[in-house]
Amino acid sequence: MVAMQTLTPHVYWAQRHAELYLRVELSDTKNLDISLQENNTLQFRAQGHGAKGDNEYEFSLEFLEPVRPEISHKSTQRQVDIKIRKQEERWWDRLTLQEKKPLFLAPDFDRWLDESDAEMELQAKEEEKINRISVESRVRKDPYIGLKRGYLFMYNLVQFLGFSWIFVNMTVRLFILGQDSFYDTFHTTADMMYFCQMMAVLEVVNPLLGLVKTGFFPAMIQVAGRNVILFVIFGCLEDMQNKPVVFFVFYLWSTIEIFRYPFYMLACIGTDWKLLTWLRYSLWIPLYPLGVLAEAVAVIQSLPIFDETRLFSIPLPAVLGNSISFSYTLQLYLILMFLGLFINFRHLYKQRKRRYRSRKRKVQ
Ligand SMILES: CCCCCCCCCCCCC/C=C/C(=O)SCCNC(=O)CCNC(=O)[C@H](O)C(C)(C)COP(=O)(O)OP(=O)(O)OC[C@H]1O[C@@H](n2cnc3c(N)ncnc32)[C@H](O)[C@@H]1OP(=O)(O)O
Repeated sequence: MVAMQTLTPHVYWAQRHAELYLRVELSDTKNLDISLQENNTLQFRAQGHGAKGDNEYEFSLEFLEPVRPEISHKSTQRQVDIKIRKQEERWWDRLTLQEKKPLFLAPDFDRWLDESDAEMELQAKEEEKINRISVESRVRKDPYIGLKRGYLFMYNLVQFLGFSWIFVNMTVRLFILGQDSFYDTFHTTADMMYFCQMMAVLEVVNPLLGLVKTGFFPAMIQVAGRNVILFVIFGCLEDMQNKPVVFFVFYLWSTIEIFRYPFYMLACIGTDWKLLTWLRYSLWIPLYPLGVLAEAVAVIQSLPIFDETRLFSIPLPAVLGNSISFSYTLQLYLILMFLGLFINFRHLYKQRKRRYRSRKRKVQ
């Protein structure tokens, strides 16, 4: 039997503010003995396969500054990884007390960071920890989160089904009847549109109750704006109900909603489909101005009807004349509509920018 000689393995090192990492190039190690001597020196001894074949290998390193006695290590088929905690968290100029670097020791470039990079890594870890804690505490603080998500999911599902029904109904009729379908859109779809728009009042209530992060004001403009058109202009004037403008208004409303509500449904279960998100945050760019234009046409077409029928006109004392036609209120409303368009267009533009900015940051 040949007696084994004692040799020194290749050792690679790197540090962070709080830790030291050593990688010992020895495979298939046996009889591993790693200890910290009283003079702050690491003693390593093991049998294994290193640069000089199967042998006993050993080395010792006296550290530059005190380290903690607990040493953790992990031996894999290829190497032994050792982790040592520094007594004080600070950056060391070198690893060993002796100034001249031992020949077997070299930097571990796989792990190597200079001081500023290590600080940034530390900062990123801190931020991640703070974020995790704040998310966990938010979740822990709200015992009704499941109930809220369930309610929002159901609300969005019902709206999605309602608007899909309207959209599909109108599309099928358009294919079968062509332009003739423009004239009876109201009679075939109004009930469902009434239902969806009445439900949409919850869209104003939800942000008030803190259930969604939507701004109250944009939601109010949206819901109130549509309800004026649906309930006042179309609902109260029979003469408006068979006009083609109803088709365009309903079609534009339902086109955006068949993408917006499924997007919210997925958000409720923490899922995100790229194409759907893109459609939710892009389709409004052409649809919103077109929708408001169609609504403006409806308002303008209704003015002579209100003048003629005197519906909702405000009675005046005999000396001032008969009454003020509701058409004057609607003319004022026309101005408000374009103001509302501007406010919501800006809001949706910001939401789009925020969504794509935060996604980009997550990818980096
Ligand atoms: C007398 C009355 C006077 C009133 C004056 C009114 C003047 C009116 C003029 C304007 C008329 C408008 C008429 C409308 C016409 C049309 O609709 S035309 C068709 C095209 N339309 C659109 O594209 C608009 C669609 N509508 C919307 O987008 C919204 O209603 C909105 C309020 C305008 C904007 O949505 P908002 O919720 O603020 O943005 P999001 O980014 O989607 O959501 C923010 C976060 O909240 C979460 N969330 C919101 N709702 C829900 C929900 N129901 N369920 C689950 N989650 C929800 C959402 O996921 C976002 O979360 P984060 O991603 O985590 O931020």
